[in-house]
Amino acid sequence: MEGKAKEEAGKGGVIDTWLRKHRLIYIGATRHPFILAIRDGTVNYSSFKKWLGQDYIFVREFVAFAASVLVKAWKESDDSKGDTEVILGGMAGLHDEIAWFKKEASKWGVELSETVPQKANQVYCRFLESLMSPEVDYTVAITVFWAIEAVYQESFAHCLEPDTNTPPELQEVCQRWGNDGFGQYCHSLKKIANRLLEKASDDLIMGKAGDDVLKKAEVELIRVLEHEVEFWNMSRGTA
Ligand SMILES: Cc1ncc(CNC=O)c(N)n1
Repeated sequence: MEGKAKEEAGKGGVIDTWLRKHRLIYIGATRHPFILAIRDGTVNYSSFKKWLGQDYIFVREFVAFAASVLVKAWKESDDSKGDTEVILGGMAGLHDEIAWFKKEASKWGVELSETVPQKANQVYCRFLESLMSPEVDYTVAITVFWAIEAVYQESFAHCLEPDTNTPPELQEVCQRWGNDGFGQYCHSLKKIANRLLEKASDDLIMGKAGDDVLKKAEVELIRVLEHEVEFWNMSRGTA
């Protein structure tokens, strides 16, 4: 297992190995019927508005999670690689995003103060909260952080590809996560995660701790993908 993780790391990193291994669930999260409906212009606007209100609640929770990852980066790495700047940049983006959600909600007539978190959202938020604990390793937390951002990046970029029928009024929403800058940022997060996962894999070979971290990061990555599928399902009103 350790030898394999290491060997695969040479071919694009631990994350890509895991994405190949868990391909079906990854496709499930990034090519969900909700996203495909935006992409082909058949999206139901009541679903979209439901998603908007629910995602605002999620993003507020995600800010707290991002802050916890920032603290771990500051504590656990020497930061000569500049991890904290990448995370701080992500947090600055979240600041804009919250303002954007408020603007978008008023545009669509969604009353954010009256929006109550639905079951799938609550469950996802509790999951994030469990990962904010100081006990959770930085490697695990940054892997989760990357996965959450990457699902939105992949999903919404898919709606902006040529020859799609994404409605003009949803283009801006898709741009929010589908733009190149956000793609670059996700790539930076992925590089950090791969570096730390490879280090955990090396530690394992050297007989130091590392196995738990690798296993936990993989398990939590799959959980993120499952929560994302449930979140989309909830938005479509099928959960
Ligand atoms: C449910 C969910 N997953 C990922 C994101 C993207 N990260 C921050 O915006 C999001 N907004 N909502």
